[in-house]
Amino acid sequence: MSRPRIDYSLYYVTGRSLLPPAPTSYTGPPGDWYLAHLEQALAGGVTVVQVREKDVDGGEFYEVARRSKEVCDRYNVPLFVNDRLDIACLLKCHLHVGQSDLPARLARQLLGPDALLGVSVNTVDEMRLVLDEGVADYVGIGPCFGTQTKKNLNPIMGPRGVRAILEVLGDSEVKAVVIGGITPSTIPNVLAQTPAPLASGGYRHLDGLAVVSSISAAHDPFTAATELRALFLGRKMLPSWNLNASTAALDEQQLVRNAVDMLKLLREGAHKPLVHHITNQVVMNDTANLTLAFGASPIMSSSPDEAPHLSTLISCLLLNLGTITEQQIASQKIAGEAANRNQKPVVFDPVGVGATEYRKKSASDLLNACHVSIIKGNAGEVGALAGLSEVQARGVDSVGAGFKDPASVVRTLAAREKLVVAMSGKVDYVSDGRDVFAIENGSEWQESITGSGCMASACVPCFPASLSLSLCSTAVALFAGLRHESGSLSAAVAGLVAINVAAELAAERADVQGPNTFRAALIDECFRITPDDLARRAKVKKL
Ligand SMILES: Cc1ncc(COP(=O)(O)OP(=O)(O)O)c(N)n1
Ligand SMILES: Cc1ncsc1CCOP(=O)(O)O
Repeated sequence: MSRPRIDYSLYYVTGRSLLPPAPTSYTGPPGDWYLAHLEQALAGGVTVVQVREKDVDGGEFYEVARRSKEVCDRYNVPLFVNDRLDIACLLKCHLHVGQSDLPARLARQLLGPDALLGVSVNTVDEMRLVLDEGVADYVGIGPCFGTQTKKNLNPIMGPRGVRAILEVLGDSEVKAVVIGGITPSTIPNVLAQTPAPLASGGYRHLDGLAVVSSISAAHDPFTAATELRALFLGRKMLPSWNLNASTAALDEQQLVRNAVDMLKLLREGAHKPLVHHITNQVVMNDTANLTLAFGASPIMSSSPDEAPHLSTLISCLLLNLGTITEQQIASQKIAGEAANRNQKPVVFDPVGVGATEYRKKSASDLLNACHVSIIKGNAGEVGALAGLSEVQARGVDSVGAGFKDPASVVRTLAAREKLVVAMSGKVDYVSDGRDVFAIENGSEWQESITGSGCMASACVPCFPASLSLSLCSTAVALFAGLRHESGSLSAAVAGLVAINVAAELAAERADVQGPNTFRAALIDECFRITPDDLARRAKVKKL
């Protein structure tokens, strides 16, 4: 194959209709403003250009592509044309085709040996077909998000849909760019969520970002291109998961020490970390009290209007699907996006996610809208998110004996989602995608009250919340050098150990006569539990 190897990192698909008016400083012919704008984008760092003209006839398309190629040639940047094989052949440039255009295998027959061919894909089946045919050099995967730029848009895939396609692509030579709604504010989420785990180890990443409006509608295309490319090259992901950094593995003693030290910080009470709960009506009062009992401070708000402001104030966001409504999921998405923007950890409890299609879709929409740091669920919920049917759910409860190999379930889901998974049950399992820890604390009484899983989830953000104290307290030493997901792992283990040890202490009390007295005693014990109690009783094992 004599085709060139090109840099796909910033792939600009032109959109002449979106151009802003030429500034007064532009003195060239009005018809050439598009070319001047393109040139600035190239100078800013665009690495590939595709001329996409939807409403013009062949003559005009040819002329725009010809003149665009002259500009691209000056920057040594390859030019593709969209759809039009004839124009690609005439100009000796490259071609991009969609699923409803001339089939790629036919286009390949007429394109010369030096021309690159790109194909759009929206589903894993389309991706498989592209691989089987073996004629494409890259795929344009999208639409990732909603966009005003394209009519007849295929279903929106979200970063997780893009990841499913990258999983099929695996370590093939075919390159991949993502398209649809790619902007500086969506890029961190895309980069955090799309890498797909490979069977051979490691991850399959995107090779580039494809944009239309982020450059074509920009008044300053130079700066727009510079920023987009820097975001991609810097692989500036959300802090909760940086695949390229290496963390020293934490052992169980260290995790218990972290839990003890975090509880000390909460007990010192110099700060009351603020946790924003968007949660269900059944447990709201209990989880607010429990947060207070640990020394953190809850704010219970489902308002989409205050979520962005709240995200600047909080230490952590807790999202719970328990009594989800359309309005609440919209608030959760807004709050999650804002938390990501402000680099605040998000803990997600996908209550009853396996119960209905509606909950499944809500969870998937939410996970596409924001990157969460920790998912905490029961076996039924974790199984539903992992796409497994081994453990069934009845409503919000998990039924049956649990997974045969719970450790590999949580490890695989954590590695795929690139976050920490905490699965509660008689034994709790927590994984960061590499290591798995079992927590063998707890009391049977926990099963007798409603919302005990939600209460466990509410403990977790009390502990990452204490991470935000690190700049002004003894936690500096504790957390210096720890990456965020080590923080998430520590926090998930600490939160679950704390609630389970508090449950053991409550169960031992003589005044506990039944579920209701247990519930009250549990909140009391969350208030009374000491770092020493944790240190003495914690049963954490690395598997
Ligand atoms: C890089 C890249 N990816 C996807 C597309 C979409 O192509 P298509 O599905 O053919 O839709 P139209 O662009 O023709 O509307 C693309 N153009 N570029
Ligand atoms: C051409 C195309 N194909 C899928 S989405 C899309 C448009 C992307 O435009 P924008 O970058 O403005 O969202």
